Amino acid sequence: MGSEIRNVGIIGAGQMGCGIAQVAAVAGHRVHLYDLSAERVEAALATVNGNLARQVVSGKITDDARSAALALITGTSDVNDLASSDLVIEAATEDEAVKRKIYATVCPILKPEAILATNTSSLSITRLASATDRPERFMGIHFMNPVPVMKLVELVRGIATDEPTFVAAKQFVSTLDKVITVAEDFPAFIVNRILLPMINEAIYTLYEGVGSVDAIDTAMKLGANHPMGPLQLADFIGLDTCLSIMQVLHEGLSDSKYRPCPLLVKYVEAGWLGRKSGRGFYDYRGPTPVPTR
Ligand SMILES: CC(=O)CC(=O)SCCNC(=O)CCNC(=O)[C@H](O)C(C)(C)COP(=O)(O)OP(=O)(O)OC[C@H]1O[C@@H](n2cnc3c(N)ncnc32)[C@H](O)[C@@H]1OP(=O)(O)O
Ligand SMILES: NC(=O)C1=CN([C@@H]2O[C@H](COP(=O)(O)OP(=O)(O)OC[C@H]3O[C@@H](n4cnc5c(N)ncnc54)[C@H](OP(=O)(O)O)[C@@H]3O)[C@@H](O)[C@H]2O)C=CC1
Repeated sequence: MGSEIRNVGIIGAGQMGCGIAQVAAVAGHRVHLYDLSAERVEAALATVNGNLARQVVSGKITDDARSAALALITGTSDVNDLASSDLVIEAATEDEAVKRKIYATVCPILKPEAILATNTSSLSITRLASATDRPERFMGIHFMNPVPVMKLVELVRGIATDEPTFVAAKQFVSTLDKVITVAEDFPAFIVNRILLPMINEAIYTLYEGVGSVDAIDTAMKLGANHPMGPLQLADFIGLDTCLSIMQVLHEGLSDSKYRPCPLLVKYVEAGWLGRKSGRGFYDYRGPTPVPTR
């Protein structure tokens, strides 16, 4: 069944949607990348183009492979263009209401046999599946950011996911040169169950004045060999996404140790969402990022 996945639809042309489109096209899949606004779609295609061009410069792919991949990606703001998809991966904002609304719109358009997957970082696959017309052909395919670089993909079955769907997802991911881990359907799965409390703790460390942004990130980069400091990583993921994941952990596991740091809440309320909005724990509007605390 996995070999039947040729046409891939992607919903949400943000940082994850772009990355998934890129790796799927490089692997030879036909991709439709959908978002609500034509401007967002255009910006996404420019991002993919830029990333592929960098990979040519660093010798990871040839220029012919870059052109071939680009030719396989069609950007669209018309959801009906997803009708030919064998697999649709929803990578829209980490908000259950948004995702439910998307499924209500997209399910009637899809082929009955099409698989619908979500790239959610934290939400219950079983609950999201119940908002679709195909819980047995619904599951989590969770890529890591940046998608073209990170090797891991977490696969998560909901209670209703059937075996052919799981096998097809595994085969699809294996075409992308990624490594799979399987996680059970618990809040935030494996990576974010471990990573996000660490990031949240770094924000508490800042909130309580234990260290500055620079001190905390330097400490974890040089003291624990992390490739990015936790506050830099929070900005990279997106502070709205980080907050949403902590809320899912807090509510889903009913344990106060997952309480989102009030400073994280404040940043999100201010619209300081990290790199994607130009400001978070760092200000990205100048030539180099400047700590905001
Ligand atoms: C929230 C969730 O649900 C789950 C998650 O994803 S959690 C987040 C998981 N991700 C991480 O933890 C990332 C941690 N950071 C890192 O691993 C590294 O800092 C990094 C790979 C992002 C960058 O590495 P670096 O060595 O500092 O930078 P750099 O040398 O510029 O980049 C290395 C490669 O990554 C590529 N890259 C960097 N950022 C990129 C991006 N945003 N998109 C695409 N490619 C990117 C670069 O082009 C470069 O590729 P080439 O070798 O082909 O030139
Ligand atoms: N950031 C990360 O590190 C990771 C994120 N994820 C998950 O991937 C998903 C996307 O995250 P990310 O790419 O970072 O988020 P972004 O904010 O970068 O992108 C989300 C995109 O979805 C669009 N969108 C919102 N509503 C709709 C809709 N109804 N129909 C179509 N598109 C819509 C947004 O448009 P607009 O901006 O106009 O609202 C935006 O373009 C989330 O579920 C997140 O948890 C998974 C792994 C890592």
